[in-house]
Amino acid sequence: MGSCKDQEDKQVKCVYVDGAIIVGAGPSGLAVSACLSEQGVPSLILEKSDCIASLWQHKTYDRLKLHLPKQFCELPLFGFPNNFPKYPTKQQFIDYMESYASHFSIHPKFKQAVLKAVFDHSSGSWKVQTQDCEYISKWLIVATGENAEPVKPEIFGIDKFNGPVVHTSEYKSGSVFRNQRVLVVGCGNSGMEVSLDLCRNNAIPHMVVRNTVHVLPREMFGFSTFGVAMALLKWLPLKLVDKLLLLMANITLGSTEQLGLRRPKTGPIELKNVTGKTPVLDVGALSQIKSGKIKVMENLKEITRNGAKFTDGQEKEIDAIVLATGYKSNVPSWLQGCDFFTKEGMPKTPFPKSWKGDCGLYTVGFTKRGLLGTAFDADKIAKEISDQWRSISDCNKSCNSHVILLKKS
Ligand SMILES: Cc1cc2nc3c(=O)[nH]c(=O)nc-3n(C[C@H](O)[C@H](O)[C@H](O)COP(=O)(O)OP(=O)(O)OC[C@H]3O[C@@H](n4cnc5c(N)ncnc54)[C@H](O)[C@@H]3O)c2cc1C
Ligand SMILES: NC(=O)C1=CN([C@@H]2O[C@H](COP(=O)(O)OP(=O)(O)OC[C@H]3O[C@@H](n4cnc5c(N)ncnc54)[C@H](OP(=O)(O)O)[C@@H]3O)[C@@H](O)[C@H]2O)C=CC1
Ligand SMILES: O=C(O)C(=O)Cc1c[nH]c2ccccc12
Repeated sequence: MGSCKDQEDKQVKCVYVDGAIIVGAGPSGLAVSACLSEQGVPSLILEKSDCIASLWQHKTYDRLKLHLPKQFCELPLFGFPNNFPKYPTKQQFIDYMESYASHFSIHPKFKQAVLKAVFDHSSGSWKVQTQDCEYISKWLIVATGENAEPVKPEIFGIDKFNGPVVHTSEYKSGSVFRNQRVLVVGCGNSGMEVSLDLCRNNAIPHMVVRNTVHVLPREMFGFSTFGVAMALLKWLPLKLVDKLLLLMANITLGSTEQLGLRRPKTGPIELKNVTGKTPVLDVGALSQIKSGKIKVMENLKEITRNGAKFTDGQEKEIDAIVLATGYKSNVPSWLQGCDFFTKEGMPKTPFPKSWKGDCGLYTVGFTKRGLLGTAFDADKIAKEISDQWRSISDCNKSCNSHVILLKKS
């Protein structure tokens, strides 16, 4: 059991959690908490923000919709309402998360940023430090996500730029960029969708494409591309499925090469499985590229006071920059003394074995497979912890509360 005698003076209080500690109240944290609860195992979620699904509530743009059909974005045990459309909006997804949390009576502790977590071998428990409390438990479930921090690459000259520079996690709507020339750095789903949103608000996006990229239609002949891929994968080998997807993409979208969007040699699903790089599922950006409203630019050479220089020698005046350069995990900044994660904060063993570490450490939502991966992890973790839970002493289970205050301030 956890003990508080070695606490530092600044420590305010110390709490023993009889059950699992989950770090992060995004879809992954909620899903694993629900699955544990279904198995009769209590848990406590520590969330640094002030709400559930903070990525969705605070760090996404207004026009965002799920780009996979809802049946592929459902959390375990409690699905989307029937009246939701095939591709729910961001607000509908948030509403679903809220009702999911209330259905399972999940009450995260908000404004608890986990600053440090370490396994204490002498007590056989995890010590999890937030800004004002230490939490102790046998099980630590990491649910802080693959998108915990924005990636903001160093771009030569960007500090001299006169206009605003925002990351897509801060971008809400193109309405503030009306009639402005906006440099969008990056051409993943965020870069494409922000460029489209800028177009729809009469801004002039210039999108930097430094590498190859797979663009697929969101739907093929009325069926979601993702659904088609999943169905074909049940019968056909991956490489053949990729060939068929690319064939159908060429029929529906035409060749993307002439538009400056070269395709990788590896097929879209194989690339997603191997590297995690998500294919762009087109929701309209491609036709704006074809019509010249979104301008595709080569890689950046440098940013100047009021413009950008590109590797092909072009120069453009620009008014604002949107960094659509992706996200990264933050696990290495707080999880200590454990070699389960790479220095990039991803599990060293990939899906489907990424959910389980040593000494009661688990991870949910680090599969590079979106919410489907989350559902898989949550189910596995809950089954395993509940087996352990059932085999430990009845003393634990007879307590009225699963959160026990060991030391006050
Ligand atoms: C714009 C966008 C659209 C997406 N659309 C889809 C989609 O349509 N379908 C799909 O399957 N996937 C999609 N994804 C992938 C996305 O990662 C998942 O949808 C989902 O949000 C992942 O859930 P998560 O709980 O693992 O991570 P997150 O949603 O990022 O939640 C992690 C939580 O942990 C908290 N946290 C982080 N660090 C700490 C700490 N140190 N202490 C305490 N709390 C902490 C965060 O505040 C956050 O609330 C999208 C991602 C983005 C960025
Ligand atoms: N509607 C939806 O459901 C949406 C889903 N998402 C999801 O969110 C996740 C994150 O997507 P996203 O934010 O697009 O991030 P990604 O990591 O997918 O894409 C980042 C992009 O930025 C480029 N980039 C990075 N650094 C630089 C640089 N220094 N110079 C030029 N280009 C650079 C990358 O190029 P390179 O490939 O060369 O590294 C890549 O094109 C994905 O899983 C995505 O599917 C995002 C938006 C909408
Ligand atoms: O939207 C995302 O980021 C996802 O990761 C969802 C997803 C999982 N597997 C995929 C394969 C192709 C396109 C999107 C996804």
